[in-house]
Amino acid sequence: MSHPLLEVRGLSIRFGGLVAVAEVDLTLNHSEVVCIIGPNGAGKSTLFNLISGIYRPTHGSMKLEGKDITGWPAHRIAAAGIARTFQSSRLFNDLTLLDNVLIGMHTRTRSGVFDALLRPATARAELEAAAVRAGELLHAVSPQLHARRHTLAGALPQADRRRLEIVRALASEPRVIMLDEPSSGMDDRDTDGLMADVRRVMAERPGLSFLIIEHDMRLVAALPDRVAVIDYGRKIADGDFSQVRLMPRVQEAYLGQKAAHHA
Ligand SMILES: Nc1ncnc2c1ncn2[C@@H]1O[C@H](COP(=O)(O)OP(=O)(O)OP(=O)(O)O)[C@@H](O)[C@H]1O
Repeated sequence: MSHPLLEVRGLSIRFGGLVAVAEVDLTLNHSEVVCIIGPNGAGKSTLFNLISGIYRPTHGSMKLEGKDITGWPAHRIAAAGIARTFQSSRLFNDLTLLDNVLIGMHTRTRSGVFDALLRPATARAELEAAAVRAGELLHAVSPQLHARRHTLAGALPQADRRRLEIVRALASEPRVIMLDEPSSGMDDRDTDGLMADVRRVMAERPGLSFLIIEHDMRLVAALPDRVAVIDYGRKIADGDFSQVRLMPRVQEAYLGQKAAHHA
């Protein structure tokens, strides 16, 4: 029997008296895009931090293709095939685009510091091969980014920074990519470009799946196969967006947020 790509069961974390994520079940299948939506402070980023191993769950389990990864540290979860981006950019501004992608490959390159000292020729050959792969990856996602591969990441506009972060996540050859609000700060044109990038990347990599936290309902309506709604740490709905958006609980969660904003 084949396992789902990612299977989260009863995932919970408590910070003192606050249960930030409460008994969340979530399944991500192969070649699937799932959006996580919910009001501000609902627990979406905390759920990402749990899945990527930044936080250790108080309860619950996580499986990647049937293998139990509960409680694994972040570096081991990344090496197992779960890559992510953050709400705020984590690019190295003083490095070139190509070097930023190369850094994303570190979980897949074998040479370490000792190889560089003891077997410099082997380490150099591996680095050169990785640089070629990084260039190819940049080109595959965006010929425009590839044309600028030797410029510093700090010079990129916001939309290109987000694209570069996706390329960097891809460099680790992941099975799951988690994007935390990838369209934030983008206009409609850039968001359309982002959706096209995700679709293209998925078409080129059978089996790869995306888990995306989003607030832009235009993207949420158009891109994912499924939408999971989080409110007060709990999952209150999971399914097709056209159905989920009509559910009274979901509407109440968003209306509650609007009321709070207008208070
Ligand atoms: N390390 C922490 N210690 C204590 N409380 C935390 C911690 N991280 C998150 N929280 C709390 O957990 C709750 C969920 O926060 P989280 O950032 O996950 O929400 P979110 O759904 O991602 O919100 P947004 O859409 O605004 O980014 C909030 O009440 C937040 O203050």
